[in-house]
Amino acid sequence: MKKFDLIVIGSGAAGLTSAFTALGFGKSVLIIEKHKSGGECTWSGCIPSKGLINQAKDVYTAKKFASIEVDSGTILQNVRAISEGIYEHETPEVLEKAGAVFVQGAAVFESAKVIRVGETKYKAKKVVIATGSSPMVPPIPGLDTVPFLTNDNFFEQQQLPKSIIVLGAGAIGMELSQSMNRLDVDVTVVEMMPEVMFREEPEFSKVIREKLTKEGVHFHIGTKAVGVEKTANGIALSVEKDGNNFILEAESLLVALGRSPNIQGMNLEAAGIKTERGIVVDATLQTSAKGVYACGDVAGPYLLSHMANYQGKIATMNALLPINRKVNYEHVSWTTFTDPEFARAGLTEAEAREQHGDNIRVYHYDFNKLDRAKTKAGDQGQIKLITNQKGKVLGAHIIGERAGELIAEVQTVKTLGINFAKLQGVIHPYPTYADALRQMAQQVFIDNLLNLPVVKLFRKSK
Ligand SMILES: Cc1cc2nc3c(=O)[nH]c(=O)nc-3n(C[C@H](O)[C@H](O)[C@H](O)COP(=O)(O)OP(=O)(O)OC[C@H]3O[C@@H](n4cnc5c(N)ncnc54)[C@H](O)[C@@H]3O)c2cc1C
Ligand SMILES: NC(=O)c1ccc[n+]([C@@H]2O[C@H](COP(=O)([O-])OP(=O)(O)OC[C@H]3O[C@@H](n4cnc5c(N)ncnc54)[C@H](O)[C@@H]3O)[C@@H](O)[C@H]2O)c1
Repeated sequence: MKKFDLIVIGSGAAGLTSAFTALGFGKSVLIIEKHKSGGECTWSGCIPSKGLINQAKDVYTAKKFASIEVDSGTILQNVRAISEGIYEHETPEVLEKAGAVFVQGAAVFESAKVIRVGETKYKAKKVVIATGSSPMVPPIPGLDTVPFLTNDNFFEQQQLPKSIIVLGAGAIGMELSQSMNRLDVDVTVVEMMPEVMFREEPEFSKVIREKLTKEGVHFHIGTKAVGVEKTANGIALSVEKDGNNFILEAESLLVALGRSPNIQGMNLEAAGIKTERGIVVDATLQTSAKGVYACGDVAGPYLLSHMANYQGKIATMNALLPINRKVNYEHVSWTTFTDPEFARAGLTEAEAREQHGDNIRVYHYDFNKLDRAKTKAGDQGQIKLITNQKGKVLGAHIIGERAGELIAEVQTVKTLGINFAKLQGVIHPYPTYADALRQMAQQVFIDNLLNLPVVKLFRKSK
């Protein structure tokens, strides 16, 4: 039986980070991959969705100046070419050249340290499970009798449909709905929560829903899918809202209702690995089996590529080095790549009040004050910043052009524990979107001064 320092199961964002971290420490690494290295991010997640979003934005902008005929077949081909381009840097050949052994197949646990692929068994000192997640498909009556799309097959389509119902107004639903609508697909979104993107600041979620509605996407929020059947031209979805039932029809259906962890068929019990929703890990990302770690979507709680990278590194270092580093999710951050983008770092205002009571400050900034935004017609944006009473960032929410880049500046300040007020002394190029942060920092700086005991006393005595 071949022996390795580390076996990594899965070669998506989490597994690749784990493998490269271990190789960096000079360890022997076996990577086991069921499908294709790169995982969801490369083939059916971040990369193809952003490839589609970018092209849809180009088309949307061009349509303002000329009439454009959309060739969705070519656009989807371009999307697949973008994925192939990313894959070039993570093929089995590249991984083997870096020093890993790559085995194609599904990993099955024989015990905590012995893993089987087909008939071949491999032994490891330590194991990292990074098997990701799959689209969650709920038992909606009739769904198993109709063809439907998920992110797994969406980017494999030869053409976009003429019309589509998108189930779920989370990150996938919102990003793909806007893009498809911009590429001339008639899009109807069905969401059971009272607002789209329920994890975000509610007032910002409303802004993005209104923007997409203005572009032509139809929304049914607070609406539940209760049944689906095939029609001559596609599908008919029965929905229920406030006790009323009605039918929506379209050529196609996209299910984007969240994720299920990939834990099936791995015989995790043989290794004593406990599961609840996904694989249960402690703060060091170790599972209930000693020496077996899990990271990425299969462990959660944040199903994001950069969180998979973050966890992959920590899990692997804990597995291989005499340390026990704990994960810290205080500085989680993400961006939804709608247009405008929608970015978040840390707490919402409600979460901040829950943890800090009214001992917080909330700042609002509208892009109508920003010279850079004024140079582009209709450029809307808002920033909401939540700090503690000293000016340290607890949370930030940005909706607007380049929000994903802007949040990185806030995230840096927040993660490094720098007072947000300090940004007021940092020269920002003019005219940029980032200058909005400098302007906000000026207000935080003033409030910090006004909060000094000596200043308070002086103001009181006047
Ligand atoms: C449409 C869409 C857009 C997204 N956009 C973004 C974005 O913009 N930014 C962002 O941060 N995140 C985004 N995400 C989320 C991101 O793709 C995931 O969080 C990330 O890819 C998870 O990485 P992972 O390594 O945990 O899992 P995966 O990438 O799923 O990798 C798991 C790998 O394990 C393999 N595997 C599974 N079971 C076995 C087994 N038994 N044996 C061997 N191999 C196995 C699988 O084949 C797969 O290759 C998006 C997701 C979707 C669906
Ligand atoms: N830009 C990004 O970072 C990005 C983009 C896409 C996906 N992702 C990741 O992928 C994950 C999965 O995305 P997702 O959009 O599938 O999940 P999600 O959890 O973000 O959204 C699913 C939505 O479906 C709704 N829903 C659930 N059951 C329903 C039902 N029966 N009828 C109507 N609505 C229902 C939920 O209320 C929710 O709003 C996200 O959590 C995110 O972490 C990230």
